[in-house]
Amino acid sequence: MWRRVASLSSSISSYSTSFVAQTASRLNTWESLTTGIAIAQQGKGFIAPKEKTPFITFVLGGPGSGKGTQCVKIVETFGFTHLSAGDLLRREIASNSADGVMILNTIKEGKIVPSEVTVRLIQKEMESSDNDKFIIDGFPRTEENRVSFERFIGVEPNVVLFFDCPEEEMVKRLLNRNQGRVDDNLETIKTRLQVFEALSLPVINYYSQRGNLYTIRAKGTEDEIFEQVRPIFTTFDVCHRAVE
Ligand SMILES: Nc1ncnc2c1ncn2[C@@H]1O[C@H](COP(=O)(O)OP(=O)(O)O)[C@@H](O)[C@H]1O
Ligand SMILES: O=c1ccn([C@@H]2O[C@H](COP(=O)(O)OP(=O)(O)O)[C@@H](O)[C@H]2O)c(=O)[nH]1
Ligand SMILES: [Mg+2]
Repeated sequence: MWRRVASLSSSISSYSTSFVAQTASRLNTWESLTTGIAIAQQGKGFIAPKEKTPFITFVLGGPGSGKGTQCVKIVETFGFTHLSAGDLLRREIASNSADGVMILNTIKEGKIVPSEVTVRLIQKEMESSDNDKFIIDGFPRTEENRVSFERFIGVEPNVVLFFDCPEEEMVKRLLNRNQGRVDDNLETIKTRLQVFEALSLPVINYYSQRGNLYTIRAKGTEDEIFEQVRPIFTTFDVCHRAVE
């Protein structure tokens, strides 16, 4: 298989996402994906293949359900690398990248950025990290996001957390968030809640059926909520490795 992939590389002069996607879906492993990227990038720098399949947690829940807040605690306690999809998209806007204006407009409207953009950003962060434990916050938000991640990255999440919070509590928190976000206003919040219900709940249902969904009652103090989260990770060996 290595030879087959390697022989393809001669016709690849630059990074090719479709090549990587095809390779990943054909071989369907993290190692093969990263090998594919390493080959695809020959002559443009080299990304060493990862040795292990990563441990992945997705963190889902409506806007304001406390995903980001709990991710900070999970990182401190269990040593994950936190990848917030929203933060990665906001970083693209701030860096004036080619997609920046489109991303800004999409976020302002409370809609969902095309999967290829978000998955590319997540993939880049995973590739450049030394860690093999990732907590991916606020993604996948749609079934299309989910399928795209599985195709490109070639792995499925080990754990999916769902922060289940009453709508009125989420709205109250968002209106008090005070981070100067373009989407924390009543009009955009309404759309975000509709998008969550129409597009994100099907993803949550999918993982519920797969059997790796953990639902957290997300109302209460931050510490009370974390006490529901903690035992989920203590059952996984990978989460016992010392956090330096
Ligand atoms: N358990 C909680 N009780 C009250 N406020 C909270 C709680 N958890 C988070 N918050 C606050 O609610 C707002 C939204 O939380 P955040 O973690 O950003 O949610 P999300 O990432 O799901 O949008 C923030 O201002 C945060 O400080
Ligand atoms: O995978 C993602 C994650 C976020 N967003 C956009 O970014 C916004 C903010 O996302 P974030 O996760 O930061 O919001 P939160 O739910 O934490 O309030 C969303 O409403 C979407 O418009 C997106 O399109 N795809
Ligand atoms: Mg957040």
